[in-house]
Amino acid sequence: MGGVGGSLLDGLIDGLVRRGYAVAPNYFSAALVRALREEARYKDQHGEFRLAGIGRRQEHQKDTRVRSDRTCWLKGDSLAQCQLFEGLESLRLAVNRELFMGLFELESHFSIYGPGDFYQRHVDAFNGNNGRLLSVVLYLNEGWQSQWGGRLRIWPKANANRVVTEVEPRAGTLVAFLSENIPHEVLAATRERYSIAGWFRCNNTTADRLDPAR
Ligand SMILES: O=C(O)CCC(=O)C(=O)O
Ligand SMILES: [Fe+2]
Repeated sequence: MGGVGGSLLDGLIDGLVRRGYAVAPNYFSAALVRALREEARYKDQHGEFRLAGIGRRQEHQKDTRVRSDRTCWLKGDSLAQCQLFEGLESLRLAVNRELFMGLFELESHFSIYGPGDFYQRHVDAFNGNNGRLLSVVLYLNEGWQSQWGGRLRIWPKANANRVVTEVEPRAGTLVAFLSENIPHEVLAATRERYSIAGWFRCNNTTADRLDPAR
């Protein structure tokens, strides 16, 4: 498994430093990814997924013109989730050490994009509105075929016109990028597309106010 200080983690950090984003195939083991996928499928079958929202709290709205996936928040209530969090904790510590980012806590959800679902070009945070500093996405799709689509498009900076990279949602691939700087888009697929999206946030807690994570 990656995220324990090996060369996969080094490569990821290097990409973040140089470009603000990084793509690491096979970052997590096939067994862990399979367990997470099974968990997502089970939760979906038991009605635990909801149509995704955009914005936070009062502004929270469901706008299927912007995104049409469904999501389920991770609560750390399985062995697989704990193993995932352990790997991501190593990433958090390394990013704080190498990039001085002050990543504090992680919020994350499973996403399922059904055939035809998409998420239009967006950034995950602007002007520190939600405290999100670093975004991570882990794909859970074994045997994914290019012709099924579902790629993640990445632009290098806010107003860029030209796409710099497209990532196929293959099982075990981890993508990380700076939440405020990197526009991205999820293209529609012809098959169900499973992933986990997570955000490391800064500490917005003050003495009399516990900042809610969502
Ligand atoms: O699933 C992906 O490839 C990215 C998802 C995303 O951009 C998000 O949930 O904010
Ligand atoms: Fe996003």
